[in-house]
Amino acid sequence: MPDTPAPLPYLIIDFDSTFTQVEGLDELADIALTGQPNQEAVVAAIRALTDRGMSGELKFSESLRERLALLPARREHIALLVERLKGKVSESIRRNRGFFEQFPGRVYIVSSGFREFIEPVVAEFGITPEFVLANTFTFDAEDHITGFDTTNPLSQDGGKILQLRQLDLQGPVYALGDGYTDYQIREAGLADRFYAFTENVTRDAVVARADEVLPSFDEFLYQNKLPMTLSYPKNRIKVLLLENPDPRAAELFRQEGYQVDTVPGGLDEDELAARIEGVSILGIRSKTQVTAKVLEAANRLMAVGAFCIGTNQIDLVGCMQKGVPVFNAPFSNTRSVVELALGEIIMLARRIPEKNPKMHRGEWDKSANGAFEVRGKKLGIVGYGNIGSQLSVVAEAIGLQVLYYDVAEKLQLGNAVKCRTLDELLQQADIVTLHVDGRQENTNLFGADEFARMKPGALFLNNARGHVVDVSALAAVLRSGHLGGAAVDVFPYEPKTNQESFESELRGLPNVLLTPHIGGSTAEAQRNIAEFVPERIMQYVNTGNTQQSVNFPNIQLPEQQAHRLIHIHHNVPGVLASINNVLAAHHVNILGQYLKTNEHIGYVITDIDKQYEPEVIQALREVEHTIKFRVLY
Ligand SMILES: NC(=O)C1=CN([C@@H]2O[C@H](COP(=O)(O)OP(=O)(O)OC[C@H]3O[C@@H](n4cnc5c(N)ncnc54)[C@H](O)[C@@H]3O)[C@@H](O)[C@H]2O)C=CC1
Ligand SMILES: O=C(O)CCC(=O)C(=O)O
Repeated sequence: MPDTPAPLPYLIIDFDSTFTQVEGLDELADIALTGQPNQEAVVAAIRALTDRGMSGELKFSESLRERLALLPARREHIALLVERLKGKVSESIRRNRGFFEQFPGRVYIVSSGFREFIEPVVAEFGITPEFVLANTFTFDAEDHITGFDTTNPLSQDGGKILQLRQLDLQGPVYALGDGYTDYQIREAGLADRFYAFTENVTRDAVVARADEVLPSFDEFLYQNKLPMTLSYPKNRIKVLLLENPDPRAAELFRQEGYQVDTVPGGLDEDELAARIEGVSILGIRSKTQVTAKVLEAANRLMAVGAFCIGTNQIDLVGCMQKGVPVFNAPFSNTRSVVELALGEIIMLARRIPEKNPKMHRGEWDKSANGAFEVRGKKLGIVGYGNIGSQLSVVAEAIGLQVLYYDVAEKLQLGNAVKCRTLDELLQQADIVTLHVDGRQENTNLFGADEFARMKPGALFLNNARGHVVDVSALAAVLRSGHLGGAAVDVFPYEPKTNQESFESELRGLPNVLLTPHIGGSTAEAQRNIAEFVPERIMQYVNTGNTQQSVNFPNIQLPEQQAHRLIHIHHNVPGVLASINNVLAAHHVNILGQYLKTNEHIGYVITDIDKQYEPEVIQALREVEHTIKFRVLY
């Protein structure tokens, strides 16, 4: 835990849009006008006045007077407002409730809003009425709100300045808020620093004048070495997304409070090495190579997300040795690839790749030459994993007889027949489709020999990885007429962006369907991937859970108890004992401990009591063979 500076400066915190996510008066109008036809229009008018007042465009006193003139509220509406506001406390304030409780008497809520609704909301954070400085409503005999107490300094222009002068605080004062009136406290010399709070709203005029911009209250606590709920402010976590994953991914990361940068298309090794400094989370698809050189430049990398199935483009061992787990989306686009393969099989069997361009050129070529039904034909699936086995089921439904070959033992689905060798499959199949993974040993798995062993006139599909097939050998058997056609979605070299042209020997060959690596490019798959991968990564960041990481020992953790220590180390004997020796020497009580190792690394999670001396953290960082260490509070 960071050391607390003594004494803690006085904190002057604004209420509307800072302590809470919303403006109290806007919400009060919304409540008071529920069910009225003019609700939307009046609330919008009040909001506009609030905004003009907050950005300094309109005199504050005018903005307040005009808003109250529009407000048709009564005393009973205030109780409803309080309940609503309790549910709208800013996320980072809510999560750091413990901080407010720990420092009674140092935090003032100074607001141009109204005491009647502020007091009960901040009371839940241990802030008592004498530390709330705000306006007060006036009411008529029927409890209608009629206006505000005009003798209150906060109802006047420069009200916060007047109020701070009256307070006459001795010692450093920091002001936090989203509005111009908060900045004015600093301008008048009544605060030593002004922090523009942008978690809920960003006003350029206010940000421009701030000493610091705070995307969250965590950032304030972190900068000032004050006790906080998180070990690290989320707004400091930088995400770099390449190759256009669905925008939902960026949205989820932003919702979590991370900073997100996107680069359309891919980056080559040098470009990525130059961009990766300071990046905590890297998101890529199939093209970007995460190499040793890239990892060397990655000084803050916490996790890599492959927004796809294949992870052959990533140096998985290199990541592991750097303490970086990699997460992919192992089944989010499976069905999309299966549907594409099935469509391609039928298109090739009917020689559509030749007929379609002819029609576009005005040529009517009605003939049955070389066209056949797929019913009863033998489909040979090479690689019977998630995609291969799903294709097996769907293909049988349209009458194909399935043969498969896999290097691993696999559950045989439906009536599929297992082949003991690749040769056995090649000799029988009318259609051969590749669904192996992209491991290096699969480079040129299909070359001249394998094609020669296929039946004359057979069809060939590669939706797996480009380097798995010798493209020149494929082009030769298509030109010679030995194969009846091919569909290819993946290539040894693929253009980096849609602006780069596609070069291949396969271009222009008869009955060849070429697609630009779109096997998984459907709305459904991309949306699923864009949710699946960020969820895994955020779970890892927040809890240490490595479930479904492709390179890390998988640990699914129970709910965190008190503090959680996350320790990644080289897998050599004695590290766990060293960790526990440090804990024992500092009399730290262990509530739970979980360890998993693989041949390279060990991953230990230790939940400990809330009470511990800060030196224990440094001592754990210094344990020999540590790769990475972090604490979750
Ligand atoms: N075109 C596209 O857009 C897409 C392509 N893919 C590619 O498809 C591949 C397969 O995906 P999944 O089925 O989800 O993976 P998976 O890991 O479930 O299945 C791969 C299977 O291939 C087997 N295999 C590996 N090498 C082999 C070999 N030499 N001979 C026979 N079997 C072998 C494995 O034992 C495993 O059963 C991915 O790794 C990826 O490269 C995946 C999604 C989209
Ligand atoms: O859509 C992509 O970028 C890659 C799809 C793919 O090849 C995969 O999921 O492995």
